[in-house]
Amino acid sequence: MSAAIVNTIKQCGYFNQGQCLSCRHIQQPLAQQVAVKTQTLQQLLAPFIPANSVELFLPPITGDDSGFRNKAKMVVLGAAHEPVLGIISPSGEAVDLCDCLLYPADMQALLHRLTRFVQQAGLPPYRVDKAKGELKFILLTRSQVRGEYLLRFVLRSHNGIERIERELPALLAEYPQIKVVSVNIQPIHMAILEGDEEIFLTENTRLEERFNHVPLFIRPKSFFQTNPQVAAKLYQTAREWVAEFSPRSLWDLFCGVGGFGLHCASKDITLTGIEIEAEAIACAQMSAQMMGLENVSFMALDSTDFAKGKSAADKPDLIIVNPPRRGIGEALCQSLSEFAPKAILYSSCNPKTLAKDLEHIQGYHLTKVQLFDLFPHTDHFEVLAMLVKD
Ligand SMILES: C[S@@+](CC[C@H](N)C(=O)[O-])C[C@H]1O[C@@H](n2cnc3c(N)ncnc32)[C@H](O)[C@@H]1O
Ligand code: SF4
Repeated sequence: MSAAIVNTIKQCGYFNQGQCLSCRHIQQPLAQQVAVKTQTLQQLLAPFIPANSVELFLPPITGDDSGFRNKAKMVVLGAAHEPVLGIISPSGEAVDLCDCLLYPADMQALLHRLTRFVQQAGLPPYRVDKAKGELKFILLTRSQVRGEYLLRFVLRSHNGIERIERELPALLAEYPQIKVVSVNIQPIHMAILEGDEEIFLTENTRLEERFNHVPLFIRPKSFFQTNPQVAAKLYQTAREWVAEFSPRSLWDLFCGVGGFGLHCASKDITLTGIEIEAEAIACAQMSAQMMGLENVSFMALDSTDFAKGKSAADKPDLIIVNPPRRGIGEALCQSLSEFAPKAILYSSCNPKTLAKDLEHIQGYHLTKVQLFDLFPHTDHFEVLAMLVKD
């Protein structure tokens, strides 16, 4: 890696030198990036917006342009005596990204310490070209509430575990804020990030986070928002929009660890959360327990299957959906249209699939749309859209 890298957020040296191109728009001011995103969103949703109703688009919500990211996915490169945590550049060189300014300063410092950890442990980085070595990735997640960490080592086999265990006490003594450490075994010679087997090296298995006083938990394999500052505003907005309908019953589909549902829940609301990943459901259940919520049921199921198994008599007052990039799909759109709740709150990370789904949700109209800039410097963003029964 070149020594003289100018690393300010508007001048990311890695980007300028073509070493990391992840932030395509980093050279544009954030306000300009958001203006372009807003235009894209308005164009995609134009078919669903009645004439003269642009006021339906509320002002976009933005956050910091650096230090906002809580998760680092580092490829481990180089050699055991000289490891590099980062990425392979487009030209094929190993690039150390410990100083990437998307991470808070304390996280950057810990990434440097982890580079030394790998060296001291003598863990050979996995070489994709030779199918040799042990350590594939280091995954680090930070909680904003207390600046604590979940640290994961992705290994090819069990061989490296002993070396990690040998060095771990010194690391944990120096960094008591590392609360959860695990090893994931990914034996397949492919660029997939993680395997099925997770071995915890600490007693703690989940990291506590807190958004707007709502306790949430981060587990190795459960989805968690990567921009806590803007995600907290997203959940808070959802809470306010939902409250306007005073629902007595609520479904949170694709609920993950429960962020939306738990923000909107109260002792008087019956909440049902549905999510495919069992570990995320266990986290949501723990949060509900901590909040003293009793009328809550979180289940590990496919959202479309869950909805298909329900009759119109079971319909809740309001349904929240927050699907992956592919959207909710035609079958679920049809079920939602048939249930006909008072309102549907759709949080989407892909406005193209949102627009497609809106074509298939019958009997509803948009009343509010807001853009949340969860992914600065990229083309991506989150949209919160409120649909009300005609
Ligand atoms: C964009 S994330 C949203 C998670 C959560 N709502 C939040 O705020 O963090 C989408 C979630 O949908 C889950 N998921 C994917 N396919 C699913 C399916 N068919 N049924 C239910 N959940 C699914 C994923 O595991 C992931 O947790
Ligand atoms: S991810 Fe980090 S290093 Fe890469 S372009 Fe963005 S700011 Fe620069």
